Amino acid sequence: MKIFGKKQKKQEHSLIDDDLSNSELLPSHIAIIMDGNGRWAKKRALPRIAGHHEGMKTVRKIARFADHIGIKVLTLYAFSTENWKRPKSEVDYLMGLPEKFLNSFLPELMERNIRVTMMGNKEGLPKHTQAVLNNAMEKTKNNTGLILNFAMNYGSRAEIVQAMKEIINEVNSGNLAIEDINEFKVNQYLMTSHLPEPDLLIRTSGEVRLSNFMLWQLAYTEFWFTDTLWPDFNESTFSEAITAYQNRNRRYGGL
Ligand SMILES: CCc1cc(N2CCCCCC2)n2ncc(-c3ccc(F)cc3)c2n1
Repeated sequence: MKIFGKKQKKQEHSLIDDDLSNSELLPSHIAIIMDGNGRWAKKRALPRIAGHHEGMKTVRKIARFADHIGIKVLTLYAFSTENWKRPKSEVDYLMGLPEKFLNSFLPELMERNIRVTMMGNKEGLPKHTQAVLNNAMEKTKNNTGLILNFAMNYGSRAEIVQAMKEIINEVNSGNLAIEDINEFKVNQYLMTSHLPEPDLLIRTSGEVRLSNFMLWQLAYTEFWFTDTLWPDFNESTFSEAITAYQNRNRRYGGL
């Protein structure tokens, strides 16, 4: 397993060659569009929900690894506003995954000082899903380690429209002057106001599109695409993406 850059724990020896280990930092914020779960199941003649369950195990694996190597924020696109169009049985299963994940993993998240946050329209989720999310976010809110940020019932265009409405209301109520509206001010009204912008976006399963994900926030982000299906994604694939990011940054450093 490759160990990265300057930020790995002191006791670990860097296993990557010198010109990388000294030159580029780890990406602070990595965002992942976790695609390919249905295809993974279909290849094995399993029901689609088997792919989602396996994908949840990959979330746990990658969260542990991201925590281990010192990533600051990991944003995971778990459910888009378009996903409501899927069969009810599949949506019902998906809405049960946060509980499955947190019931078994919340104690470890606490031990690892990991903070759980979410972005999206929480009110549109089933009450039982909201309850487990609220509990996990409350229990972990003072943790200062990795931020595990789940995008659920999230759509970027809806997020931007909502921000515009709130900014217009502030201007109309005299709390905000037009000349004070700039990119920094817009950031404050987005669901990611508590996060730095992503340094690296990963999308699995060979799809090469953004699917209405963080359209504003990804303006300066490095994109890395892989044919690997999300359930097959592992520490090695994750390391490959980070090394690709570090190589790009090295070249952009004007060498
Ligand atoms: C709400 C849909 C959904 C789908 C899903 N999949 C299915 C599709 C993508 C692949 C990963 C597995 N996961 N995996 C973890 C969560 C999760 C969400 C919030 C939280 F606080 C803890 C865990 C999750 N949520």
